[in-house]
Amino acid sequence: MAHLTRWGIMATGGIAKTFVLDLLKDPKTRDAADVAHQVVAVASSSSKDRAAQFLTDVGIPGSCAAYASYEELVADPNVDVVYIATPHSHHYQNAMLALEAGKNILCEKAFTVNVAQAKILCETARKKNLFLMEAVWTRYFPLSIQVRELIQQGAIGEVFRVLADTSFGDDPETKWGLESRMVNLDLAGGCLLDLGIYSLTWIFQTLYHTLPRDQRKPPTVTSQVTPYHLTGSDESTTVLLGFPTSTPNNGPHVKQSHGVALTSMRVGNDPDEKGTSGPPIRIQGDKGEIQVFGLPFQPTRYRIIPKKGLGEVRDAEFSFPANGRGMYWEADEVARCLRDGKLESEGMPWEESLVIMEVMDEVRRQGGLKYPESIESTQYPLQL
Ligand SMILES: NC(=O)C1=CN([C@@H]2O[C@H](COP(=O)(O)OP(=O)(O)OC[C@H]3O[C@@H](n4cnc5c(N)ncnc54)[C@H](OP(=O)(O)O)[C@@H]3O)[C@@H](O)[C@H]2O)C=CC1
Ligand SMILES: O=C1OC[C@@H](O)[C@H](O)[C@H]1O
Repeated sequence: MAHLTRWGIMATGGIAKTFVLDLLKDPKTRDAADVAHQVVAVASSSSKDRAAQFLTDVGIPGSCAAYASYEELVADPNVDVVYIATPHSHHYQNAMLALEAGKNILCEKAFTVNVAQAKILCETARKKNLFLMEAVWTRYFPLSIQVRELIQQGAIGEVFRVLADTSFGDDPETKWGLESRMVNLDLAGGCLLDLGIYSLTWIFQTLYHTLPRDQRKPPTVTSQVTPYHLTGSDESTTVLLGFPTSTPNNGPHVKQSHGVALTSMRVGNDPDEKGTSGPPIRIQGDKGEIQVFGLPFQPTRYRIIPKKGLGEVRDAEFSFPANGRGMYWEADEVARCLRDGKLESEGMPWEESLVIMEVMDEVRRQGGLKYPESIESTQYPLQL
């Protein structure tokens, strides 16, 4: 029988809507007959009307509570897991609220504002025996899983370099102005936490996650940050990561893999939106290369190019069952983890979320990018 997971949705913004629409798709359409999802409660911090409007807009079938506060949501005994879909600045406070109320959590990326906050969330979840996962949905795409398996099988040999670019070439002044969560420092806006995390995801899931756990080593970090002149958040950030490859037989021959993570709101990785400028992700090994196409957070195709003489070029194309967005795959993972009594997901383990947050902290330190103390704080609840 399918294991039922009852979801509570915290916030009613853009991604909450997209996520719920995916939750409502029949899991059988994606061969996931072992899980079932139900949305049992939605909360808006703005008003009960807004929560009720969300239910209508999304078309949630059956009975679903509409709450005017996040406190009411986390107190609802019918909720198995809370999906946190608030701006980055609020994840820590919102997740602590849910954990303190005894709720499991799927929390949108970026996990928190800094690693100190993320560590406390993981410690609290462990202490309270609750499930916690950063919602890096791309990791659960069948495409991502296949790419990781290909690397582990040695399809392109040893991987020495990964280039990943998640950039939208918009005019930020016109598109985001001053207040939007994308650029607002008070909401921990900026391209690093919002988009750059996907470039880091590609680097980590290929150069780090593919290794046995005891061989995963944090990278060295070098970076450049360009501030957005209207708010001081980052509009373009480039990160160079150096991963030691620690095979015991290396001897004196020191090897390193390089990850280049690019992100920008002003120059795009696909300016004409037709893929003319090539793949946003290139994973390069000593026996060939894997290229990934489409949006870096929602890829649709990969191409494997063996080194000359080692085989033929092969393409693999992926679809989104039931016309979904692809967020249901991470939701299915949450359901299976809850069913199996796990506190964390193998695809996005706490330790890896923490190392990635550490990298982003270091990039911000090097670039002088600070958020207001009130949102960097680990104090809970925050005394404002
Ligand atoms: N996985 C993905 O593909 C995507 C993930 N995201 C992530 O999801 C999160 C939310 O992004 P998105 O949905 O685009 O943001 P929106 O601005 O569309 O929605 C955020 C919601 O958070 C709630 N909220 C609570 N406090 C505040 C506050 N002080 N200011 C603004 N909103 C507040 C509001 O809901 P209410 O009033 O109902 O409480 C608001 O509607 C971010 O972490 C972002 O990185 C975003 C887009 C895509
Ligand atoms: O996670 C995201 O993916 C899609 C982007 O458009 C959005 O800004 C970001 O939050």
